[in-house]
Amino acid sequence: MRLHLGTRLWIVLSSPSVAKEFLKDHDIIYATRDMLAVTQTGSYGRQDMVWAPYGNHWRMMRKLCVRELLSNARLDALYGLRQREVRSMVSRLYLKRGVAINVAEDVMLIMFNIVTSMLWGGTLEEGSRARITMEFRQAMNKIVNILATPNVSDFFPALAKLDLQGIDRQVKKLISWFDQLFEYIIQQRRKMVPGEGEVSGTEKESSKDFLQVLLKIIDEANPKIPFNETHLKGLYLDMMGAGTETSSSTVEWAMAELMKHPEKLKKTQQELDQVVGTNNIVEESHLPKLHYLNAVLKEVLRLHPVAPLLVPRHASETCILGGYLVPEGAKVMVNAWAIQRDPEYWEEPLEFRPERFLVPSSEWDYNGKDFRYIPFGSGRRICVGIPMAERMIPYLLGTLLHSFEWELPEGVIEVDLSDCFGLELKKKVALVAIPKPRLSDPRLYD
Ligand code: HEM
Repeated sequence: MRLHLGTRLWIVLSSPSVAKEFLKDHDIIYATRDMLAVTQTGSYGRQDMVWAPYGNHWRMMRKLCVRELLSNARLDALYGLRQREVRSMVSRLYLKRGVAINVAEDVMLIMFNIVTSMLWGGTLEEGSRARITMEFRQAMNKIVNILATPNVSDFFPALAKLDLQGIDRQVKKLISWFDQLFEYIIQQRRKMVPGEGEVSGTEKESSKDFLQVLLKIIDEANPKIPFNETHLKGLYLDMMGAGTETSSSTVEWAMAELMKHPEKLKKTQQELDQVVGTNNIVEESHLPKLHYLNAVLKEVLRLHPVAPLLVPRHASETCILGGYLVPEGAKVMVNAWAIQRDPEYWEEPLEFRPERFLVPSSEWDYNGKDFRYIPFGSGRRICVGIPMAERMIPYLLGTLLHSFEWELPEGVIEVDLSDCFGLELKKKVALVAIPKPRLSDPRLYD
């Protein structure tokens, strides 16, 4: 599909074969993201990773993430932080038992706590941590709302300097707030003595939170890794922006689909009871054995990919895609949402059927090699957070379903699954549900 919006040409690709040409065969031509007017300001002038143009800086950031922050060893070592946050969520929900809660809000809060605890670990004292997390979340919400607002500057780039809607001014104000917060956190971390605030209280290399790892890299000043504090701040904005809303929205969709399909919910809980037991709590070590739960998440990401058009890319040169000429400068998107619902490739595509993913595990994964299923994108700019998402999301969802039964509030007959389609795929109506403890020993909720 080709659209002329303002002075720009937008192209939407909706078939696996053209997606393959775009994301694999001509990957380098499209490896730079298409900028929105606000993302220049909101990314420290593209010194982050998500918005960095394809090139040496992006490669350095990506390598740092893959090797230092999101490696299996680092993520395993930081399990204690995730576990602490998930346990405290269970205790909070236990106190709210029998009361209707907005699932997305609670899940978003816990995702925030999980991600910030990995970003800066025990750098902040308990009191200021809660306050800062709340303020951080409000500021991120404002950014998300701004990103969702159509901006004249994106359709008529020549008008961008005028900032007719004042959007750029609002983003500048928010970024200056984030900047001060990051400065404060960095200062606090630098004041701490070695070992203080670490997960295990030891100085073991792999148990360092991301801030310790990155400050060490800055201080070592290795000319081959020209990483500085501005890059660190950009990366932190990326991780908060790309890692929290995506993950919490997926958990909310999963809860909604399962409540809409009680027989699938029962199956998920039966598996949890078998693998985890009813006198125990979910741990990340259980995840590889929870095949049905993992299939549920794959099916949720098929039907409700949080980035339905992935993240738009920029055509760095003129190229042929699917037999059509795509001129240099076009904005190109892949409609993953449509591909993942296409009856040509999926049997009964609109049905919620996790069973379709219970085929031998090698056939379906999140690595974007099969272009019929690309919820995390594909190619060199595929989501770098997959290892983190694969740990956090099933751990959180599994815990919510194993520790609690969920009921709809009185008067609500069924779960509403309608969505708002945009660069982000959100639930139109927030899921409100009542948690009821399902484990017999109340000490499991402490
Ligand atoms: C359900 C969870 C998630 C989904 C569905 C998701 C989806 C995506 C998608 C579609 C892209 C664009 C890929 C492309 O252009 O081909 C992306 C990029 C990215 N994601 Fe995720 N993501 C998730 C979780 C996370 C998490 C937990 C993190 C945090 C570490 C993260 C960090 C990033 C970053 C930094 C990029 C940019 C990578 C680059 O430009 O090289 N994401 N994600």
